[in-house]
Order: sequence, then C-alpha cells, then structure tokens
Amino acid sequence: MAPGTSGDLTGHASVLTATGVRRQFGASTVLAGVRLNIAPGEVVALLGGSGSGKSTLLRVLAGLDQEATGQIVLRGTTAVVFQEHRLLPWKRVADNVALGLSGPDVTDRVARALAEVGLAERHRAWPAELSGGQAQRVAVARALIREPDLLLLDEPFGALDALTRLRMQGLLRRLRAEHGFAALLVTHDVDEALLLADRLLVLEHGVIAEELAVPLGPTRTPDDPAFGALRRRLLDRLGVPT
Ligand SMILES: Nc1ncnc2c1ncn2[C@@H]1O[C@H](COP(=O)(O)OP(=O)(O)OP(=O)(O)O)[C@@H](O)[C@H]1O
Repeated sequence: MAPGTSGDLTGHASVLTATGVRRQFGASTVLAGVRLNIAPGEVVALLGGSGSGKSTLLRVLAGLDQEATGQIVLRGTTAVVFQEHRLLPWKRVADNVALGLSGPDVTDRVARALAEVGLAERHRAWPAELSGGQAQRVAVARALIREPDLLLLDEPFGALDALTRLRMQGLLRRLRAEHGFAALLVTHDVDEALLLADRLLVLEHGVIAEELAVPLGPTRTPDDPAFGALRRRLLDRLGVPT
C-alpha cells in the first residue's frame, strides 16, 4: 500500500492519520486494524513486546511495505531513520547526506545538516571511518536535510552504547526543539520513550492497546518523581516487574 498525500500542512491537521492498517504474513496477522494520529510537532513513542509488529507498522507508514491494507494519509514530508545507519559505503559522508537531492544549494545544505549533528569536519570521511554513533548522526543529518514534517524512527539508537545513546537522545531533543518536526519513535527503552515523547502508544495483538499522555515538560529528567511514576506504570503495563 502506498501512503496517500492530501492537502498542505495547515493549522492543526494531523501530519499522519492511519486507520484500519492490516498486515498479514501468511496465516499470521501482525497488524489487525491499527489506528493512529500524529499532530504536527508531536513526538509519539511506539512500544510493545518483541515481535508485536512495531517495525512492520513503521515500514507500512513509511510506504516501504506494499502488501498492507488500510488508509494512511501523510501531510508534508517524511523521512526515516533505521537502527542501522544504512549509509552507502562507497560514498563519502557528504554524498550520503546529499543522496537524491539536486540544486545549486545542496553543498550548503549538506554542510548545515552536518553541522547540526556536530559532524561538519567529517564531510569527506567514508562511512567505514566513522564510529557507530557518528554514522547514526550522519543518518539523522540525511533525514534532517529533507526538512521533514514527520520523522519515522525505528530504534534509531538501539545499536549504540549507553553513553552514545544518551547523547543521541539529547541531540534529538535539541533538533526537535529547533525544527519542530513530529516523530514516531519505535523503541524498547521505556526511559527513552518517556524522555522524548509527548504520547506513548503500546502495540499489542496487532492493535494500539494503550495510549498514555506524557505530561512532563521539555526539561524533564529521569529523576523527576512524575517521570518515575510514569515509568512504573508503563513497565507494569508491559508486564515487566518493577
Ligand atoms: N517479511 C516478513 N515475513 C514474515 N514474517 C515477518 C516479516 N516481517 C516481520 N514478520 C513477522 O511479523 C512479526 C512482527 O515483526 P516486527 O519486526 O514488526 O516486530 P517488532 O515489534 O518490531 O519486534 P522487535 O521489537 O523484536 O524488533 C514477527 O512475528 C515477525 O516474525
């Protein structure tokens, strides 16, 4: 199924509206009628057990799975960041960021995007010369340069060490504050979800089984009592003993 696009980004219209999204693999129904909405500038985290269909849903929403059925309306530009950086090894960093773009200002735009992720100096490097965290920052720059209204993020920091992961979460928070994009963040990490998201969705048995607002401010930290209370509630909902 290819996602439809309708209208301009206006007022409070959702940047993404999905209804009745279904996906089967053989006899197994992974998505059984998913409904979700994301408002402009809203960050929504998608949680759920292993194999619950989170990545499948993200691929469907990104238009990368033509076998699903249902209705998807995207307004504006969408970009995707996966767990693996997916950089082309035979292209330098700058050429990876510029991939698919053309025009006289591309060089400047690439430089700006790389500066925003703190990698201005590495534009001539090859992907193999980068650390995992740097490569993932290039992947973020490649998404950012498209000025997305919606970022689809599939465990974007899942392969990184704990410290790099914290830095990347800070980077995403800053970029979101500066650019105002909306995001759908697939994550296994409850703290990451609570740190970054305005709203949490739990995918279970092929549907959104739970929705939880995160009424914490932009300077939230895991030390806040309200953060801890939400963490306990969420872990309980996910069946993890606390
Ligand atoms: N191409 C495919 N062919 C057959 N089955 C698939 C395919 N892709 C996914 N599945 C199945 O669909 C189910 C959901 O997979 P998916 O990767 O979406 O789950 P997930 O929630 O992202 O899991 P995890 O948290 O472990 O990454 C799994 O049972 C998986 O085996």
